[in-house]
Amino acid sequence: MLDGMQTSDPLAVRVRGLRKRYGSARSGYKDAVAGLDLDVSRGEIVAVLGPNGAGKTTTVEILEGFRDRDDGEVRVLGEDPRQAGRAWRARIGVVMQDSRDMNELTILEKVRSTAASYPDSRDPMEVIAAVGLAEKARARTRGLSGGQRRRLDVALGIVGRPELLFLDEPTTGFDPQARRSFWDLVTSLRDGGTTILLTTHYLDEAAQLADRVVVVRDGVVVATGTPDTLGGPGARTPVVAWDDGGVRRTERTDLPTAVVGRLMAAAGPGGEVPGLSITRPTLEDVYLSLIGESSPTDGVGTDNSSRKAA
Ligand SMILES: Nc1ncnc2c1ncn2[C@@H]1O[C@H](COP(=O)(O)OP(=O)(O)OP(=O)(O)O)[C@@H](O)[C@H]1O
Repeated sequence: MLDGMQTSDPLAVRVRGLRKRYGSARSGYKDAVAGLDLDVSRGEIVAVLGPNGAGKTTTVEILEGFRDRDDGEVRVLGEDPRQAGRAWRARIGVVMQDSRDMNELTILEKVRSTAASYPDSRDPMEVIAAVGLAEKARARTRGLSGGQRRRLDVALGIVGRPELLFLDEPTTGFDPQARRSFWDLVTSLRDGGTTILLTTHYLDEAAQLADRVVVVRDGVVVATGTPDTLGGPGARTPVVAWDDGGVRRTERTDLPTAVVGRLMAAAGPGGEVPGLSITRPTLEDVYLSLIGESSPTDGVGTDNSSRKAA
């Protein structure tokens, strides 16, 4: 476990009514963030989900102090990032979407030089091993693959032993094995007391890692909950589906066995119910319905309804 620091303030991030507008009178305005509220408790992993352009990166960059805001209240580790100084910056870790410059330095040199700028940094070799780059520690950063650069970004983000870690789409370009070990690393950081705010487009990543999921659309939060409760009590109601003379029928029900029993009775002794399936909507299905996209198991009420077979 990689240990972090703890203080008594229960909220690591508090955002109220955040607004950010891009553009000009001549080119037109775009409300990238349009009145967003967000709380992140200490020791929590929160995943921010949302379609491209929803305002996730803009929000995260405001929280990191890299972007100014037009309106709203923001507290990150008790301070307003707009005014916070170097001591505050040393308490946060940042892994941005774009890799930092890669050059003639080796991984070890780069992680060591970053570590040197923090008052209580982690051991560089320990961090390099934790992101799975131990064998590459003496390789030049210039020659790294996309996934290896991303791992190095993560190493640079955590070497300062941050209390709060921002991860903006951290596993883009990772192979499946690297993603699994990254998830273990993030969980171990959280277990050591680090608070983590992560943006991702991978729903399995959010389901695996997040204590809480926040869905952003058009610059506002449209839903929040644990990965299992997002969307409210009815969102995970099972769906029974079957074929009925070339038409796909579906029924959303808390009593799927009863529906199947009815279908079996209608099919008669030994009869098959064509194309029978029972599915429980996944986090991805719930997410897609929250952002207004169709999902494989949505669009059905408690009564029978039909749609064409896919
Ligand atoms: N520097 C900028 N100047 C003008 N418009 C911008 C700028 N940065 C972002 N935008 C616009 O603001 C909106 C929100 O962008 P943002 O990058 O915050 O979204 P996102 O949710 O992070 O998207 P993605 O999932 O694609 O990373 C988009 O419409 C984007 O085009």
